[in-house]
Parts: sequence; C-alpha cells; structure tokens
Amino acid sequence: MSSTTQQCQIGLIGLGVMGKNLGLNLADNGYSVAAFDLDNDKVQSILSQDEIERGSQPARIHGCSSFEDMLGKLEKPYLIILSIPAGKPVDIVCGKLLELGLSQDDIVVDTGNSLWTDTVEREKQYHGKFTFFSCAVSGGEVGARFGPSLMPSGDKAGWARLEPVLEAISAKVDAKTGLPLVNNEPGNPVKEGEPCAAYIGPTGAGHYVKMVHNGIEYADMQLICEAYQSLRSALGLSPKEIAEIFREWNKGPLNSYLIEISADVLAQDDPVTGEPLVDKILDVAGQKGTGLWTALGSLEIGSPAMAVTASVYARALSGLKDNRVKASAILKGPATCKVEESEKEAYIQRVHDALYCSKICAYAQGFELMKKAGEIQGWDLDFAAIAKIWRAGCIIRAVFLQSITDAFNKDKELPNLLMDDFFAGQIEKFQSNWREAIVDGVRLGVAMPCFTSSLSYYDSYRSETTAANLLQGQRDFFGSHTFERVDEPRGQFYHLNWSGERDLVRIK
Ligand SMILES: NC(=O)C1=CN([C@@H]2O[C@H](COP(=O)(O)OP(=O)(O)OC[C@H]3O[C@@H](n4cnc5c(N)ncnc54)[C@H](OP(=O)(O)O)[C@@H]3O)[C@@H](O)[C@H]2O)C=CC1
Ligand SMILES: O=C(CO)[C@H](O)[C@H](O)COP(=O)(O)O
Repeated sequence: MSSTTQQCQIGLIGLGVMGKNLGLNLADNGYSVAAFDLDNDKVQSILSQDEIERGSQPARIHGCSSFEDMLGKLEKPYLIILSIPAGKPVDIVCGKLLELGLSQDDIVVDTGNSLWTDTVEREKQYHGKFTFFSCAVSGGEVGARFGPSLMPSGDKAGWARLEPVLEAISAKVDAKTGLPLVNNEPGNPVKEGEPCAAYIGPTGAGHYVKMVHNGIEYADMQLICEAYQSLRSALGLSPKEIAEIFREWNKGPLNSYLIEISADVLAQDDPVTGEPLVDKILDVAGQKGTGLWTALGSLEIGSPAMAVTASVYARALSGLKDNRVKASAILKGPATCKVEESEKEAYIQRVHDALYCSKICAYAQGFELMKKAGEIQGWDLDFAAIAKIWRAGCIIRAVFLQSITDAFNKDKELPNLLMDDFFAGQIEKFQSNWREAIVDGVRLGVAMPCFTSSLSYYDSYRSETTAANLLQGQRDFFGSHTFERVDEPRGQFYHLNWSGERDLVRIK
C-alpha cells in the first residue's frame, strides 16, 4: 500500500499459527493485507516474514496497531478475516468492529474452529449490521501457508464476494488424478487444478462440516495410534521400525498425510537424549473441543459415530496418567503378550487391514452424521463436493478421499459409505484379517478401542436384526415403555401386562 493512494483489500485479525500463514498466503496470491493482533510481536513477526519473502517488491502486508488503525488502512466495503480462538474472542472482536462503524456491506469472516451453533447465533445477531460469514479452515500451519482446505458457508452474496479470494488461497488437486498439487515455495502459489474450497451451505453448515472433519481426524489419528501400539507391544518393534512399516503402508490404500506424519514422528530422535522422541513425549493427549462436539452432536441426533466417541474417550483415558501408573502395578493382563517371530509378517498385514477397514467405518460414520444433520437442519450438503475439498490441504487428506468422492458422485443419496460397491468390496476382502487383528489384540491384552468399536459398528450395521428386540422387551417389562411388532405397521405400539395376565394391549 502506498500510504497515500491505495488501501488494503483485506483486514486480518489474529496472527498466531494460522493467521500469520493465511496472511502470507493471501499476499502470495496478490492481496494486500492490513494485519492486526493484540500482541504487537506477532504483527512484527508477519511484517518481517513478508519482508524476507517479497524481496524487492513493495510491502504486501501492513501492520496495524489497533482495530481503528486497521479499518483506516482498509478499502470499503471492508473484508475482514478473523483467525482467533473460538468462543468469546469472536464476540469481542465483532462487538468492537461494530462499535467502530461496520455497515451492512462489510463482511467479517470467521476462520476459527467455532462451534457451529455459535456461528448460527452470530449470523442472526449481526444480520442487518454487517455480513457475518464463516469459513472453516483445515490444514494446520503449512496448509494455511500454502493452501488449506476451506469450508465456507453463510450468506450467498458474501460467498460471491469471497469466492475468488478463498479459491485462490486454497489447496489444489489435479482434476484427473485427484492428487494434491503441492508447491511449498513462498511467492509461487499453485494456480492450476481444482480448488479445495466449496460453498457448503447456509450459516453453520461449514462449521458443522469442519467439526465432523475434526471428529474423523480424531478417529483416524486414534486408529493409527492403535496400529502403532499393537505393533510395538506384540512384536516389540522399535519406533523407527514402525516408521518404516508406515512408510510402506503409505504407498497403498492407507496413503495419507496422517500416516506420513506419524512415520516422521516415530522416526524422530529426541534432540536432548538421542532416544526416540515418541518415548519422551508424555502420553497424555490434549484436545480443544471439536472431537467432543462431534461425539456429543452424534449422540444428540442418534447418528452412531462410535469411532469418534471412542477416540474422545481414548484421549480422556490418556489423561488418567497417575491412576494408570498405579493400576499398571496391580492389574494383570494375559500371560502371553508377544507373538512369535515367524508370525511377524502376517501380524503386520493383519494390523494394516484392520486399520484400513476401521478407517472406512470411521469415515462412513462421519458422512452419515453429516447426512443426518443436514436433513435436520435443511442443509442440502453435497458429499461428493465435501470429499473433494478434503482431498488436499486438510489434515485428513488421503488418496482414500478420491474413492469417497467417486462413491457420492455415483450415488448422491448414498445412505452410508459401507453400502457403496467399492467400500463394501474392500471390507469383504480384508475383514478376516481385521477380525484376526482384533482377536490378537484381545488375546495379547492390547487396548484397541477404536478398532473394536469400528468392527462392532460394521457388524451392527450389517445386521437385519439386532438385540434391540430384547431391549425393548426389558423396557416394556420394567417401565411399560411399549414396543412395536415386526408383524404390524410401524407406529403401532403394544404393552404386555408383565405383572398380571401377560395379555397384550395395543396402545392408542
Ligand atoms: N492451529 C491449527 O492447526 C488450526 C487452528 N484452527 C483454528 O484457527 C483459530 C486460530 O488458531 P491458531 O492460529 O492456532 O491460534 P493462536 O492462538 O496461535 O492464534 C490466535 C491469535 O489470535 C490473537 N487474538 C486473540 N484474541 C484476539 C483479539 N480479540 N483481537 C486480536 N487478536 C486476538 C491471539 O493473540 P494472543 O496470543 O495475544 O491472545 C493469537 O495471536 C482457532 O479458532 C483455531 O481453533 C483451525 C484449523 C487448524
Ligand atoms: O482443526 C484443527 C486441525 O484440523 C486443529 O489443529 C485442532 O486444534 C485439532 O484439534 P485438537 O487440538 O482437539 O486435537
């Protein structure tokens, strides 16, 4: 911006891990940015980075000392992107901007991991004052810098204005192969290919989809951890040996960013002791809320996302470190906890197949959850488009997402990924190893909450009849809760007079 003539096109508030990188990404794509953070060191940090990266070009990012200063540096109508912690900070910043005179034509885009219901409320609250738009982002630091996956939703006119910006900064995939087009070189963003940014739907839809993305991310990470644990405990393999196995797996259907980084983490030595870093990292998992929200949301609407729930519980159990340490000295497992060397290759293959089948179930649950939520909320979610924008840029990016895209392209109304020919065939092919891997884990005393819950989900989902008939009988017995009959139309309820004549009464 030459200080007298040109104003910046985009205001950016919050210059932490994501904001700083989004700012540099915007700059690489030709947008001038007015950047503000409460912490002036972060403003200086993005300015210094811009100086290093832009070479002899004029400044692309302009530091701001206050909200007022930022608005003064922006062209009207304002386009302001928030990259700040979810919750109160978003309300505080929106309130402040409103005080400073935002008007109906201005857009504020929340790119944080906000709770989707908060987004819906905010849109209502600011309606008629300014456009509150949301654009959920996935991809972590590197994604934000060189191309994240973006899940925008909200006002259509807002989308029309934002579309070129969001498509420009998003990750890209090769239209023919569905593979990511990557160039992590500052100043040289990928321009060709299909953008990983698609309008998701009305307000709240984008944050809902991002929430489920993170729920799937939790499940995928937990499944990889269970594979690691199983290989480590039963075969006594070192982290580096497991890293090599994961690198091999990354050449096949499990190819994904999460497998790739898991191999890198396992191969890393601790700079302090020289021992494997993973053995020096405390086994207590953190969480910021999106996995829990997905689990709670799935329970609320009755869409079983057991892999997500199991992953959230696994993180909670990891937090019981002190108790686990005490229990480990008291509670005994099976006498045998290792497999024979001669079994090694077969065991590794079984764990691979278990990971693959469980992963299919976790994604099937996530997509089914979005389908049900979409129906309840009246969002017309396009699942092929959602799978498409997850093929690159985001944390769960994987070759596998192309098969999901294909499945929903074939059948827009597919009730569950398990019902797609390709995925049904894959599970049929690998299920015997999946079952064996779980039997191994149970026999050897290796905890596999996500593997086992995924298999139970599969076995329940494929059952024409479950034991819920007995359950309904139990409910009717103790609480006169009534039941429907298999030989009568749905919606007709009956009660058996359990404590009397045991006669059947039809309930009106
Ligand atoms: N990290 C990740 O991998 C991903 C994060 N997200 C989401 O993106 C958002 C940003 O995350 P991330 O960059 O990791 O978080 P950081 O904590 O690294 O950065 C947030 C920044 O916002 C600043 N900030 C907070 N409140 C205000 C305010 N009122 N006005 C101006 N600046 C403010 C913070 O300043 P200070 O530190 O001084 O408080 C901090 O510099 C979050 O909602 C997060 O959930 C989404 C996808 C991936
Ligand atoms: O959104 C993200 C990735 O997609 C963030 O990295 C998020 O913080 C991950 O969740 P958690 O911190 O709970 O593991």
